[in-house]
Amino acid sequence: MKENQHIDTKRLVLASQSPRRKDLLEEAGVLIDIIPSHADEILPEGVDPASCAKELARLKSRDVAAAHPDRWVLGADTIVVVGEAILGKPESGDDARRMLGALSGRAHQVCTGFCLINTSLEREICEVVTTDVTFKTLSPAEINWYIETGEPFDKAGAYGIQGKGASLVREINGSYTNVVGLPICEVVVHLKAIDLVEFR
Ligand SMILES: Cc1cn([C@H]2C[C@H](O)[C@@H](COP(=O)(O)OP(=O)(O)OP(=O)(O)O)O2)c(=O)[nH]c1=O
Repeated sequence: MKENQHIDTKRLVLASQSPRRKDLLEEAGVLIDIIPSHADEILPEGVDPASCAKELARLKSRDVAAAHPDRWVLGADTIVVVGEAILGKPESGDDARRMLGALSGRAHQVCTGFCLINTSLEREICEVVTTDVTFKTLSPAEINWYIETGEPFDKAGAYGIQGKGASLVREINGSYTNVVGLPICEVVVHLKAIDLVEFR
């Protein structure tokens, strides 16, 4: 039992159902156990978009950390910000059409908040990273084609830069993995400091 506990402390709990976050962490050599959060993702009021992403990440991480006080838990949240609007995941095809229309031919920001929590150690490390992305101008036919691929539906802003959505993106400035859902460079700096990355 003691031996298992030792192994557990070397494994990160990922409080996320996102396959992208899992892949990014595993490729970086992080051992993970996946325990998705069921916290309600309600945007906090009166705070800027970047802080929203950080607070939602904190909410997800705390939700799972409460049940696993002896483990390091990582939660994350990605939002797309265009003008004054914050875009989460589309609820329908029409919602995806509205979001892609708003992004067409414009620059926007992708903010990913992440939060590492260890309840027993009373430690909480939360950050947010922002990436600038510019879309080409999309025709109605292109928007329809992209919605029909099904790709928009589990992604903030209704697109995935790592998939067919790559052809919609004209320019990116900042962390690519941040757009995909987790700024792996920044996260690994912290994971290394708490001894949760192998071979480094
Ligand atoms: C902009 C963009 C977002 N996304 C994804 C990353 C996130 O998984 C998702 C935003 O939703 P999130 O609420 O951040 O995450 P999630 O619901 O997928 O998972 P969980 O809450 O369990 O952690 O959008 C891409 O995969 N590619 C992109 O280019």
